Amino acid sequence: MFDPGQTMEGSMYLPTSTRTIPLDQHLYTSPLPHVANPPLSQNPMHAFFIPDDIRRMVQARQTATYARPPREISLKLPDEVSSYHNLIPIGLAMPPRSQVYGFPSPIYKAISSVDGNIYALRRIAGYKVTSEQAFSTVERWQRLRHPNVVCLREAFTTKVFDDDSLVMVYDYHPESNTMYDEHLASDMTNRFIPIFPRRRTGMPIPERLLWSYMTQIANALKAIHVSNLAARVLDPSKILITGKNRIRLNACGVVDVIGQEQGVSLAQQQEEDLVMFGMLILTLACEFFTPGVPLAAPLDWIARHYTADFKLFISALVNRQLRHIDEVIREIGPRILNELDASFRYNDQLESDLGGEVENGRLVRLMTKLSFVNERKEFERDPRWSETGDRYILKLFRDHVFHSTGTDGTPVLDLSHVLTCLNKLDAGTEERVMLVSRDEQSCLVVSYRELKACVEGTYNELRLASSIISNPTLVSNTPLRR
Ligand SMILES: Nc1ncnc2c1ncn2[C@@H]1O[C@H](COP(=O)(O)OP(=O)(O)OP(=O)(O)O)[C@@H](O)[C@H]1O
Repeated sequence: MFDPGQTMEGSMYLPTSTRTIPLDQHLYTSPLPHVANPPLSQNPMHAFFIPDDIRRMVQARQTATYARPPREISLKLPDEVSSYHNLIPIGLAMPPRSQVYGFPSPIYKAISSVDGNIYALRRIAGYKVTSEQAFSTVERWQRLRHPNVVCLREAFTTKVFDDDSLVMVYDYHPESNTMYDEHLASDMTNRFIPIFPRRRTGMPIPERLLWSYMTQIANALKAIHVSNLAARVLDPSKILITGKNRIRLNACGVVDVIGQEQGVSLAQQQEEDLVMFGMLILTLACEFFTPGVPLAAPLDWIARHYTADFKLFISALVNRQLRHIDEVIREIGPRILNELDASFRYNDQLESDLGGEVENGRLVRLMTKLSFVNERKEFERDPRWSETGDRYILKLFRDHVFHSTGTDGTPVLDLSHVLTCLNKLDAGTEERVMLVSRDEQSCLVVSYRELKACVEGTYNELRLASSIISNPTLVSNTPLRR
């Protein structure tokens, strides 16, 4: 217990002994209790490898990042736009006029020659910027880094598309979807042909999800307003869903460049943001709402399908009763804690999955060391180096782990056998293993501790030689990092 009478020196922590007990690493560490025993209401998931859904998500993002159209399709795009090359359209190469900007606004994935990263280039095709003043807010947008805002990197004009184009460069979020496509578009809907109304098929969006969106949008608006900016567009097509229930305001700053309004103060624009916020949620919550129609009927519909709190909040927004983002955040209040809970839980889960991958990473390092040694053609002018001494033992061990066969000669592909052997090797246990040569003429019984010493010794031999060749003055005695 903390004793206020004690001085700093008296309470300073000093280790009583420098001796540490080595980890028994031939076993996978079991998940920590707060993750391993969640209440039944939460989905318990821990597995040997990273969970399938996370792996699928990561792989889909990687695939989207490197995806290219087939070679035979000619994109007719410039080779280079400013410092960006390898442009690939996301969606239509030349979409119709955007309902938000009034100009076609294709998006391209492109690689930056400056840092080699991939960015999303939003082109406002056919728009001529007439004054430098139009870019006055760009710097402030560039400085805004927020988890619920797609970051603007730069903006410039160009004629390389054979027209006047404005290009705004944003962080690229692979496999993202717009809120419109996720919730409002249906197979029957074609938003570019106005005779089809915007309709969502299926069930109303659950209130819990809408509160989550509202919390994230309010969070983004707070950061935007504090930076002396205004979102100015809160359209479902300009909100990206970049992960599970994770949203980001997209295309920020475009309207500041192309839609400069005279005589509208920043405070008025920020107030307008709050009304647009209410309209956006109304659009998501009420199937038949379209901006411009009287609000009584949609609000009445919401009162029948959602809680009273929810209806009151939306109606306060659209009726301008909440005039400052801080008032909005105060109104959302406890719902923010729900969001925080969910976020912490997800974080715990990811950390637990990461723990499993750390274990797997340990084995990859071990297999890498083994592979450096096994079957090496020649070392120190000895063509039989990898076939003799400690290396021969490691060769037999490799065969024991990876090349064992059943009694009828069929290959044994048993992952748990591989993982068990490698983990025991990594831990250097006293357990003994019998290694038999392929021709069955020699047989060795060695402990994993001895095998581990063989791996470390031979690997260090190679490492030392490689560091001397690359830097003859360096003779490293640094111990192997695990
Ligand atoms: N920063 C980004 N990273 C990755 N993909 C993006 C990014 N911004 C937009 N996209 C993708 O580009 C596509 C088109 O986005 P856009 O904002 O033009 O929507 P839209 O529905 O075509 O709207 P509009 O009618 O204004 O053209 C969407 O599928 C969206 O997911």
